[in-house]
Amino acid sequence: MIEASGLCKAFAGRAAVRGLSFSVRPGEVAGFLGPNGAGKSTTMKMLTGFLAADAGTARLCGLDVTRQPVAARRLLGYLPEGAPCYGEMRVHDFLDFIARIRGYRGAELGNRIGRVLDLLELHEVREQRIDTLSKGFNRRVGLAQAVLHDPHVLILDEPTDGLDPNQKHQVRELIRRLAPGRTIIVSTHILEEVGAICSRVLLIAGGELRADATPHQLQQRSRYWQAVTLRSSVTQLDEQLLAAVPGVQAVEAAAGGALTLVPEPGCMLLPAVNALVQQQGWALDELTVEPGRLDEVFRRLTRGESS
Ligand SMILES: Nc1ncnc2c1ncn2[C@@H]1O[C@H](COP(=O)(O)OP(=O)(O)OP(=O)(O)O)[C@@H](O)[C@H]1O
Repeated sequence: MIEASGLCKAFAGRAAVRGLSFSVRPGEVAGFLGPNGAGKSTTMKMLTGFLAADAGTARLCGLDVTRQPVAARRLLGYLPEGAPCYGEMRVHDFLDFIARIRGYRGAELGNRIGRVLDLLELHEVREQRIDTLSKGFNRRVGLAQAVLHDPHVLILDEPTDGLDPNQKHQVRELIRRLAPGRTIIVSTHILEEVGAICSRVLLIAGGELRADATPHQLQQRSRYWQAVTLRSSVTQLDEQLLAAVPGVQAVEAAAGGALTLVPEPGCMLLPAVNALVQQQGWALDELTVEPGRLDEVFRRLTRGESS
C-alpha cells in the first residue's frame, strides 16, 4: 500500500507539488501520468523518502517514510529517473554491493543475485562495466537493484524512457510479471504505456491531481468515446445526412477520406448510423466505433502545463 496525504513541495518559493493525496493498493500498477514538469519525479522522491516534503505525509505499507525511514525503505524498491548506477562497476559487482547493503550474506546473497540476473536476463553482461552497457541493459540493471530484495512496493520513475520499442516491450513485460501482490507506481508521459501496463492512472499537472481513474474510465471522458468512423471508396457519403443522425455533435474529416461522427456526451451512434447506411445502400470499406482517445483527454486535462 502506498498512501500520500497532502504532499507539498516548493523549490525556491515555486510550488512543484501542491497538496497531493492518493493511495495505491497491493496488486495495482498505478501510472503517474503528466507533462514535463508536472511534479511526478518530485512526488516519487517524497514517496521514497529521498526528498523531505514541506507538508503532508507519505506511507509505505503503513510506515511513515520520514519517521520510520529504514523500515519503510526495506519494503521499497526504487528506480530513480535515468536509472543511475555506478558506471565503473561491473554488473555482478554492483549487484553484489547492493545485496550486501541490503544485509544479505553467504548462500542467500548468491541466490538473490542469481535470481535477478535470471529475471532481468543479465547473465551475458554480468562481467561488463555498467558504463559500457546499452541503455536497455543499463535500465535492466537499475531494475535488478530495485527488485533484489523482493520489495512489497515498487516506485519506478520513467522506466522505459529512452529505450527502443523492443526494450520498452521487455520492461513492460517485466513490470507485468512483478505486479501480482505488489504495489507499483510507474511514472511516464507515454500514453501507450498507460494502456499497456497500468490498472489505474493518476494524472498530474501543475503539481495537482487532475484525474484518478482506470485507463478505460479516462478514455470514456474523451469526446471521441463511441465516435463512429465510416469510409467508402465507392460511395460519396452524404455529410448532411450523417450530421442529422440523432446524437451526432459533429462530423469531422478523418485519414484516408473517412468521416468521423462525434457523439453528444453519452450517445451511442452505431445503431442509428447502421440504419442510415442500410437505408441509403452505402457500400463501406470501414465502419468502426472508437474506444476514446487518451491523448485528447490528456491534452484537455493538462492544457498549457508543460514546462
Ligand atoms: N531540485 C530542484 N530545484 C529546483 N526546481 C526543481 C527541482 N526539482 C524539480 N524542480 C522543478 O519542480 C517542477 C516539477 O519537476 P519534476 O521533475 O517533479 O517534474 P516531472 O513531472 O517529473 O517532469 P519530467 O516528466 O520532465 O521528468 C519543475 O518545474 C522543476 O523544474
